[in-house]
Amino acid sequence: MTIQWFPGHMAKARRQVTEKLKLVDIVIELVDARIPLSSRNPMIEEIIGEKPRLVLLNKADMADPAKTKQWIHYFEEQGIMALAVNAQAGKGLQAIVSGAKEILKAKFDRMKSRGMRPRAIRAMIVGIPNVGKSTLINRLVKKNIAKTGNTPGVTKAQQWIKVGKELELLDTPGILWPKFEDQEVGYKLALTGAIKDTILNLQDIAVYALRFLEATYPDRLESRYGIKEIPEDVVESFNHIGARRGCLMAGGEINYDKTAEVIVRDIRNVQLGPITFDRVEVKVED
Ligand SMILES: Nc1nc2c(ncn2[C@@H]2O[C@H](COP(=O)(O)OP(=O)(O)OP(=O)(O)O)[C@@H](O)[C@H]2O)c(=O)[nH]1
Repeated sequence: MTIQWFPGHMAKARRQVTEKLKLVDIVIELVDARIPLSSRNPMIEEIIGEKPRLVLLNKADMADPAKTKQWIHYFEEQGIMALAVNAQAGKGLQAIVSGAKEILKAKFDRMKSRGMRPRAIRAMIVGIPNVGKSTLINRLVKKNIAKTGNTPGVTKAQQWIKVGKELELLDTPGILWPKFEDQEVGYKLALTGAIKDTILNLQDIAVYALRFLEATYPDRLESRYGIKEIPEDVVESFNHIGARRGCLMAGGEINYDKTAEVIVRDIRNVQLGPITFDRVEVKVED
């Protein structure tokens, strides 16, 4: 489901996350491994403040593995632990608990030294729509668990999900809005299914995709569509791909909307292989 974000929505989402933040030790921030920056909420730091955070690069199966490694490194350089996961297949989930424990070690050691009874780590999942929050929660439930119940003394209404003995999750994730601050981010969000096609022009999304592929994965462009380059006049590429894929109108001319749809669908269905759209910002040493 795609949410149309209005200022009122954003304020409400923010309020809800801020409220729940008080109940947890750590925030598990889900981002899309294909667009680790474009799928982040622009105000995440401001919203969660000093609360410890674990970043999960989800849908790692759809992202370029070499780029995922670089992205993990990118977060690490900022002092943020990041892990690659595939919530759908249940891959990489064990590391979530051990990662959270590592991040919170000092806090829990302190609690212990003050004689407090050991307890499970309390966490909440946040992320933009469609990033895989529900899938992850369901997976964690199936994999490890136990039961859903109230944790007394925290808040009665709040449902907690136990993940083994060491982790408890709030059952409803925090939904945050994506960045969407420029057109390129919009195209990336559309190509990864985070926003509806109808928000942007489908042909524009397809043109962006073709130019991106030409610059980044030219070999895949060739093996899927039989073209190496996207000429200045992109209509030529549409004619070629449209003809090849049978996107024709009744009169036999190329149907450009259909062609655009085929390209976008191919990318979303990983027909061109795993792709990472966000470029890792490499630090330049001076
Ligand atoms: N390939 C792949 N697909 C995934 C993965 N995780 C989730 N998905 C798919 O992504 C889509 C969205 O997942 P959800 O769990 O509904 O995402 P959400 O963040 O809860 O979405 P909202 O309810 O809109 O906020 C579903 O079709 C999932 O099957 C993953 O790791 N790999």
